Amino acid sequence: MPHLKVKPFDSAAIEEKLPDSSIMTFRAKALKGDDEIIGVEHGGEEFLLQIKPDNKATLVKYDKVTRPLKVNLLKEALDKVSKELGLEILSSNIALSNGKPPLASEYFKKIEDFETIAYPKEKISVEVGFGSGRHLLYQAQKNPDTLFIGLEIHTPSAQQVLRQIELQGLENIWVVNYDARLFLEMLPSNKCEQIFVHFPVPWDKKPHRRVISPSFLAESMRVLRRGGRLELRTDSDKYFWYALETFFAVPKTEVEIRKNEALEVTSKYEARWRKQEKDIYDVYVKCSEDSDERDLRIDFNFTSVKYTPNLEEFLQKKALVFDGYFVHFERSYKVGNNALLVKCAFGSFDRPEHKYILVEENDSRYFASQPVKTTVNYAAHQKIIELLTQKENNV
Ligand SMILES: C[S@@+](CC[C@H](N)C(=O)[O-])C[C@H]1O[C@@H](n2cnc3c(N)ncnc32)[C@H](O)[C@@H]1O
Repeated sequence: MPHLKVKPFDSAAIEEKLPDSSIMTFRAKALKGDDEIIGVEHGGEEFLLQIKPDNKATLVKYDKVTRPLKVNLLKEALDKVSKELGLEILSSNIALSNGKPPLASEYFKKIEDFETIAYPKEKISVEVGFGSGRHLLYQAQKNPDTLFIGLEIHTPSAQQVLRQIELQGLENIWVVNYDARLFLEMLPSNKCEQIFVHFPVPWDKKPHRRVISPSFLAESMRVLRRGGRLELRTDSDKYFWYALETFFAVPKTEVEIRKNEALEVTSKYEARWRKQEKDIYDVYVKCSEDSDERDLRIDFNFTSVKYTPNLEEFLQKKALVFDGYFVHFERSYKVGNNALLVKCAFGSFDRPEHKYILVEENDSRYFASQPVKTTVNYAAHQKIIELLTQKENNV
């Protein structure tokens, strides 16, 4: 990832250059330690650059949390900042490339896109953990009237399937590189035909990481239309029994079970288990009721949060765990005399959100973009407001 190694320099120069800079918007100094952050605005995007001083060389690099998708924007920003500050470069990897960013495709969707997305088809189906994508691609070819949303946390698999979508000229697949357990919440109610969960990782030793859970089942039933199905296919008898127990714990669930049923397409994993003559189980859960629309009144503003000096001490505490979520103010930076930039992790234990919060005297906001609109993030956001305002008021 883009970075520069430069000769150690006096960072007071950043403050001096700020008023005339074409790119730098603020300087933030760590409350503890000697690292700093530069706020930049470039190519229509706001993001941060980090400065890590050392005796021999100072590292100027991108910031993971605010990194824009286009790597070239980062490289240009590093180049401009180094020129404006007159930095002496010792080594660099910011030569501009012409290549496409790895996930750039009209069929790649970010989770936040789903806050306002328009669905191009009436029918939608979802596949969780598509892996090599054989089943997803097959289904999309066979059902051109249905939009298939493929969820996969493994980025190389997502990239590989995006390439296949283009090679095969398919127009009815969206790929989302995100945890399925949190993603379903972004979908409207009563919309999906099928949710495929084929050969999920069994996580025998860490069952809390399994895709199937009571909350996943509840969300699946909300997003499925009446008559739609959640379809689990697994080679693990432990997972099969665990899933059955989860499904039967809910009254009125309609469950159908099959053993060693041949599907029209065999995935890479399935082929391996078949060779080993393992049993393969299908469990279908049918949605038999309409669900209410989800509540979209999620607002991530910070109107009551304002900078006060006693916040500085409070923010250096450890992670705080609450019922179903956590809040951790990881690192804080002073911006001028009366503002703070706070790096914060919060939300779900499985897929935490990482954001900066810019706390100013008259205004506070997430920098540079808001969290994803999930209920767990919203619960954590409300707790963050409570914590920050308590400290302002010196409670
Ligand atoms: C055992 S592989 C099965 C792949 C494919 N379904 C098949 O049958 O060949 C499980 C896949 O699920 C993905 N995965 C695991 N947990 C996930 C989650 N919470 N959300 C989305 N994908 C997940 C993994 O990255 C992996 O590619």
